[in-house]
Amino acid sequence: MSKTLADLRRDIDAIDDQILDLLNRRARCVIEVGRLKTGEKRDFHVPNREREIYERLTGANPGPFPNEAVRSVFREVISASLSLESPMKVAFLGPKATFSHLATLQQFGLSAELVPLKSISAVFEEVEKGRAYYGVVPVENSTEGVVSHTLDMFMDSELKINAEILLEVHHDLLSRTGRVEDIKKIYSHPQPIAQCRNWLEEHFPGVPLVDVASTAVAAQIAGEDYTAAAIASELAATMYDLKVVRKRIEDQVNNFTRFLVIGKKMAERCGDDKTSLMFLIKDEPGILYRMLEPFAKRGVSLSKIESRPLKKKAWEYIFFLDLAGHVSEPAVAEAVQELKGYCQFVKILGSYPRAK
Ligand SMILES: O=C(O)C(=O)C[C@]1(C(=O)O)C=C[C@@H](O)C=C1
Repeated sequence: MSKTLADLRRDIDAIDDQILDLLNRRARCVIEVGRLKTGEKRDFHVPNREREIYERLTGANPGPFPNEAVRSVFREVISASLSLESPMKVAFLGPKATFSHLATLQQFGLSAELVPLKSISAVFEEVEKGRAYYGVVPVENSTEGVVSHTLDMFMDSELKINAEILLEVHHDLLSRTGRVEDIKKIYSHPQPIAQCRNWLEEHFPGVPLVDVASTAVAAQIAGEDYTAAAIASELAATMYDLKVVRKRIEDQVNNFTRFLVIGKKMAERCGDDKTSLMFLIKDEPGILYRMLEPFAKRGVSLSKIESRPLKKKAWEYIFFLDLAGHVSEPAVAEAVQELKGYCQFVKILGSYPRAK
């Protein structure tokens, strides 16, 4: 005889009791881990360990519980665990409901105390002064390029990169009524407007597009005026009580923004790491060519190279380099050592697990 609804609910209650019991057993282990780490002065947030947990569980999951849900559930389990080890304050480039907020939630979950700040330099300062444990700042977008202000901040800061976050960016059109015919103006930050231009021309020809400071400001305006629509994130719809007129209106699929988690220490090696460094080369002929040699001859692959003007001296440039590997690996350490011979200075910004 098949089970009744009441039978099934009794089964679910019994399973939930077991899950709760297991969560508390896990939490007691985590509190012990926190004590060990405090004694050994180790970092509480260990991105490579978190990645290992997600990969192990999603790789072994027989279903039908979907892998994406496994990730979300464990995101919150680990977030709560981290807060049990130490109250976790994380500063990010605000305001709330922007993509930096989404990226911070993706990395730290709902149990961390998230603090929106007005500028990238304010996020650096909050972490430097110890008022926040970590900070989250954007560093590049796959269609718009590098966030130069973030790179510039590393010139005078001793903070290290502890992790990177890759966020797939989707833009939604939001308004109070959710009705296309009410929309007389569309607000957003210039970047999302640029990224949705073709869609807007096709669906809202002639409707004025208004630049504002952030997608959150746009959402706030749309919340106050039913004839205004905002291009913003799904999170903004929830936070500003807006309806989704149309989801995912971006012209370009595969639009990612990369964020950095900054803190006082870099991450331990996980075997699939990246290292970011900055350097100032000596003014000699052929130096640009030679500075890449230490990496090429040891088979260390470079994923990015950027140059920024050195503000203190005209026509001198600082280089930012991302490479595959952890600075504790001999090939990387030797290449960096050799690079120092061609440079006025070299600074390791951090080694951290490569985001997937
Ligand atoms: O393994 C650790 O180092 C922990 O602190 C435990 C734990 C977890 O909940 O599993 C919590 C936070 C870390 O970022 C990684 C993992």
